[in-house]
Amino acid sequence: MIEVRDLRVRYGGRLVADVPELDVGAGECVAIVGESGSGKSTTLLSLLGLTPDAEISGQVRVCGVEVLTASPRRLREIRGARVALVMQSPQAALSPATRLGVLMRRALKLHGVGNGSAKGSAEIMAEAVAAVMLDPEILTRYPHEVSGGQAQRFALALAIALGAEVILADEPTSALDVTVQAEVVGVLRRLRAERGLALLLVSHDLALVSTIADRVLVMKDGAVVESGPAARVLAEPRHPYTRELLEAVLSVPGASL
Ligand SMILES: Nc1ncnc2c1ncn2[C@@H]1O[C@H](COP(=O)(O)OP(=O)(O)OP(=O)(O)O)[C@@H](O)[C@H]1O
Repeated sequence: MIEVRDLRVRYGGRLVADVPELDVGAGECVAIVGESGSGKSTTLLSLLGLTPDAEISGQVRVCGVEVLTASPRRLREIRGARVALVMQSPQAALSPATRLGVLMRRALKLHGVGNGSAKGSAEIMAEAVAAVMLDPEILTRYPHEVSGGQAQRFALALAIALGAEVILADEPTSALDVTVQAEVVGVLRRLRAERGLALLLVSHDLALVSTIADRVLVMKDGAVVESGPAARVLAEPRHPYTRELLEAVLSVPGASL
């Protein structure tokens, strides 16, 4: 679903992301970890061609589309529908005066999902909301009437309704409290296992990463300093920077991975 080779992203001549290889297949989860400013979000956004001010080179193929050379029309085929971008605080991106159900119906129409029929759309919406374990009543609410966790699950429901094959999630649980984080992670795991979604997760939360990722890329100052199976990287980190990241987590009283 995602194949990246020799991706280099520069802003004003400064190399901010250098990713030799990144692959995410259907049903897989890969996490990018690293401190603030290490190039994680830039890497994620470049997969949808969303780094307009950057100089960018390499090969980025997402759902069969060569992103770096694709026409705007080809990019629109993957943005929003086949590839969903889930950010830290989805509420900010939701139109405040529009009920969630109306918002979802409009998105379906915009992307030509549900054949434009009210019945088709209603069925798709009901199924998507159930897939993320939300009560259908949520569709009658306005964005400010739902909690952060519900808003994040709604964002995932929207992705499901639009037929997403890939989810790019940038710190999807950082704005949530711990119990709600667990719910969102539970939903992500289900979507991946039951629907074969490919999941690329950007996170500084190594505890989250250890519960969901198959593979991990560790970034520092734009470079990938270590990558490999999550279990190996987290249990036997080879790079001193990965060890530092892990030690920072484990030094918090009561923390474990
Ligand atoms: N549009 C832009 N113009 C110029 N520089 C940018 C732009 N976007 C990002 N950068 C720079 O690129 C570097 C990497 O930023 P990026 O947001 O990818 O890091 P990150 O690892 O995701 O950090 P965080 O966890 O804080 O989001 C930073 O130095 C940032 O200042």
